[in-house]
Amino acid sequence: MTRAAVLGAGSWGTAFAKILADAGCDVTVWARRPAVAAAIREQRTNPDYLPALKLPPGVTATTDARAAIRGAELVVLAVPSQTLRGNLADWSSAIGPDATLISLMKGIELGTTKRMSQVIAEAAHVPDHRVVVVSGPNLAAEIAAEQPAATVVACPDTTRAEQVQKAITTRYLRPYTNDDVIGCELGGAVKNVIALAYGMATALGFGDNTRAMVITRGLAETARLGVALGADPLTFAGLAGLGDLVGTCSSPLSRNRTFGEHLGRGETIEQAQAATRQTAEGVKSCLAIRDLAHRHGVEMPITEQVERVCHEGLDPRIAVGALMGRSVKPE
Ligand SMILES: NC(=O)C1=CN([C@@H]2O[C@H](COP(=O)(O)OP(=O)(O)OC[C@H]3O[C@@H](n4cnc5c(N)ncnc54)[C@H](O)[C@@H]3O)[C@@H](O)[C@H]2O)C=CC1
Ligand SMILES: O=C(CO)COP(=O)(O)O
Repeated sequence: MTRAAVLGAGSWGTAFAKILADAGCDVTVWARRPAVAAAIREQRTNPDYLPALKLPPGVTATTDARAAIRGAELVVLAVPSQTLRGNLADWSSAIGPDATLISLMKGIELGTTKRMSQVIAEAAHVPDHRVVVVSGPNLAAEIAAEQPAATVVACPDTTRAEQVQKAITTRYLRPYTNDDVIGCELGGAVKNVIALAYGMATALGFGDNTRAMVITRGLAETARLGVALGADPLTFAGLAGLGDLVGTCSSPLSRNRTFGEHLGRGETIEQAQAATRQTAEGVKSCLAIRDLAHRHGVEMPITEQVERVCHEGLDPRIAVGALMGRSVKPE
């Protein structure tokens, strides 16, 4: 039986532990808080994040990350993007020499502007081909309820991607492999920023024309950046691109969209943070994505305005004016 460690007991880490166990793995979840580890172990629930989920018997939990990692063939990383490097500094020496590291995170690191698989390879001292990215339209609560979904398993090493694909195939999750790691990771990180814009547009009372514009032009700027970084443009038409963007923007379950709605109602970033609490990756990653775009000479007007609303206190209505007032151009 494959042994897996899931590091992070938030929404996605917990739902992913269920997937792995349902697919036949023996899973240990690392939770920061003893109460969460105890609830998973003793009641098979994680009441703070997914109260309706009853975890299968193949899942246990601990607060000792290194004990969870030791002997695991699959090491799944499900912590906030901006804490990942620090977490790996504590954990990496416990990772086995041939373990596969799986990234669930959808963010870009502040300061370095690195993708999560790059941070993992660096901080855990492993080659790129041992890092597998899982990304797609995968709202944790829907997966936990076993609603049919699909995802992408991306890795430069096809054999390793296929191993992970097999380890997470269940009757409710259909994973596809892909070797375009850059495209899959950018699709996941940038859609969070576009979902913030979508949430703002929704709260400002705009209808479906506006929202379709945000999704479509959001995808255009995601693909522009992706291609500049070496991604395959077709990836952005797939599950990790358009799929995740549409899924996240359309869903009231999305933390990024919800965060954007708070900002669109005129709340400050602190008020929005206090109201939402869980990780809305786009709020921090928009800074790194904007920096990446500047460095590569790529125009990302929606990202630019989201960054100004989140970090410079710009009124979202002024941001709309700035976007609509840009010079006209060919599609
Ligand atoms: N929730 C979802 O539906 C999905 C989330 N993701 C991505 O998965 C990643 C994790 O997100 P969620 O599980 O949803 O977040 P979450 O907010 O539900 O949970 C985050 C977890 O990280 C822990 N944490 C917070 N600060 C930490 C630190 N300094 N060190 C270590 N652990 C810390 C929290 O205790 C919590 O267990 C994000 O990058 C997100 O974009 C991807 C697909 C679906
Ligand atoms: O990535 C997700 C779904 O694929 C979850 O989106 P949020 O982080 O906005 O909730």
